Amino acid sequence: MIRFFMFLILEYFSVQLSNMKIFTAAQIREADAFTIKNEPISSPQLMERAAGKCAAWIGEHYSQQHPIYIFCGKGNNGGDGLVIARMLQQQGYTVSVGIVQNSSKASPDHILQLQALQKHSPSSLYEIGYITDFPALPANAVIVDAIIGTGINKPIEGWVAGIIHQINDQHHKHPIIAIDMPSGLMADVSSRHAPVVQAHHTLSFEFYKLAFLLPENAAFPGQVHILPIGLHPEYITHTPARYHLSDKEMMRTIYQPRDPFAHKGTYGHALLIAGSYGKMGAAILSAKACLHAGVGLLSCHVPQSGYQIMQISEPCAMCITDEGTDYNTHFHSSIDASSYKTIGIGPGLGTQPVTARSMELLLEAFPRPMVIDADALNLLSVYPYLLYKIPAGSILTPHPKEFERLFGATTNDVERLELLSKQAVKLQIYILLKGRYTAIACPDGAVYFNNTGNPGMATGGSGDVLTGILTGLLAQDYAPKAAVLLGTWLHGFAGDLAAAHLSQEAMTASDIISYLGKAFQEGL
Ligand SMILES: NC(=O)C1=CN([C@@H]2O[C@H](COP(=O)(O)OP(=O)(O)OC[C@H]3O[C@@H](n4cnc5c(N)ncnc54)[C@H](OP(=O)(O)O)[C@@H]3O)[C@@H](O)[C@H]2O)[C@@H](O)CC1
Ligand SMILES: Nc1ncnc2c1ncn2[C@@H]1O[C@H](COP(=O)(O)OP(=O)(O)O)[C@@H](O)[C@H]1O
Ligand SMILES: [K+]
Repeated sequence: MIRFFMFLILEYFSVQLSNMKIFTAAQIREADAFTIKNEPISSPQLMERAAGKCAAWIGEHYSQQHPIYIFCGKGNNGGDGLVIARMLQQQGYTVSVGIVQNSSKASPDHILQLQALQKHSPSSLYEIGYITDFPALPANAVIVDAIIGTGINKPIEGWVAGIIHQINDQHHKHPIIAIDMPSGLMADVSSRHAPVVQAHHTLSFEFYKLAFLLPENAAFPGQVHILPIGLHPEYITHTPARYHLSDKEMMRTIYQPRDPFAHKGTYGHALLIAGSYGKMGAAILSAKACLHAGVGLLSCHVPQSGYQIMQISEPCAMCITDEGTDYNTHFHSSIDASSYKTIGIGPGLGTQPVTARSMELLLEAFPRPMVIDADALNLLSVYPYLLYKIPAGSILTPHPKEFERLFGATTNDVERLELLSKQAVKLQIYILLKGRYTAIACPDGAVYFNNTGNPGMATGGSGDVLTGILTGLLAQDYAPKAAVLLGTWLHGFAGDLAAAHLSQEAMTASDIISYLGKAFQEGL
């Protein structure tokens, strides 16, 4: 009984703590101000609370044997650094605090905290006004970067950039812990080519920042630890966000357990159009993934040379052969819109012009959301007018190269996200841009980042598995948004389980399918 109540309490807090919205720097400032006004709490108290979380984290990870070198800017990020310094000194750490003169005026909270530290331990403080002021660090020093946080207003330049480079020169010698943001990183705009601290850990307050999720920023935040600081829940609940991070709690609300009275018709009949000579593996991976995602019935449309391969590899799938020997060229003729709940098309398909023609006829004949991947996407880039024939609510799953072929090049990742979202709205479809944090753009303009998966999945066939899972979920009557969020999450989670048991190196795309069952059991 006690365990049950403990479980309920933990569930309650995990739901409370799970915060999917990714706010902009401006919204974070509003959340800060709203909390100060409505909790109510004073600004210095909120800073004590936030910095206290960081000091506790540092205390848990580094002993008093480590001298702590904190670099503070003149704003509130620097104010946090000053509070952390005071708290760690009180716990017996040797702390050295360099005040980086990055602005002519200090924020009121910075001034307050500087006075408190001057009273407490003036000898630990020194000013940094030029590159040569950077201190020599003892062997086991830990660096804390509190120069600039979400208040950055332009890329860092001049000698302050020199300080950032000096911190980065220590990357292989000392742990670097960034407070809230690695200094120099801008939360919502591209920081490409700007000097940014390359942290090992970022202790960020309350929310993920968009910048942490962009591939172009991979070198900067290190491991991100989100520290809840009690920003007002009313602001968080009622303020709309464009970007979101998907999480387990969200998946649990999406997942539909199977009906005890179900029969195979209940969970839909999917058609998979995939495979060509030499690429039947892609079709088989998709077919297996679709079946393991719970589809009721699966038919695979394959070229003649793929018939035996498919039948022998996957007895649970039915098989339709194309007129083409090595390529699918006439799959539109096997489309009877009433027979299939959904269609998955693309893995290993090939890009023959005759395949494109069949795809055009298919798009004209089939009215419901489908999954479009791989070579089917490449066909869309060669014949872009086909984009306008895609049924509303369909799911496109490009990797970055396929995305560029489809919609053009961009100069940075923020621009690419804008383009992703714009195209999803324009075409009224879901576009899933694959990567470490796969970005899922919805027809209403919202973008969800997926947080599961690992570099073990950077191996041929992983994307084919995703296509199969998404097709399987659509067939089971999950709405497209539910299917795309749940399918992407399950795919990554199964990949994480595979990596945990087999290693990232040894796992293959087939292993993602093998762990899909465990992902349903342990994840949902
Ligand atoms: N959110 C929350 O709830 C809470 C937030 N808290 C903390 O507050 C932080 C935000 O503080 P903030 O708004 O004072 O801004 P911050 O990051 O210190 O930067 C401003 C300073 O940097 C300077 N500066 C800017 N750009 C520059 C450049 N390119 N190159 C050089 N300098 C540049 C700018 O100078 P200026 O340009 O104005 O002369 C100014 O001095 C946040 O990240 C978190 O740590 C917690 O304490 C409590 C709860
Ligand atoms: N480093 C990574 N972290 C998380 N997921 C990854 C990583 N690398 C690859 N993946 C996932 O693996 C899949 C690879 O898809 P794709 O590039 O289409 O592979 P393929 O064409 O070989 O099937 C995507 O879903 C992607 O999100
Ligand atoms: K910082």
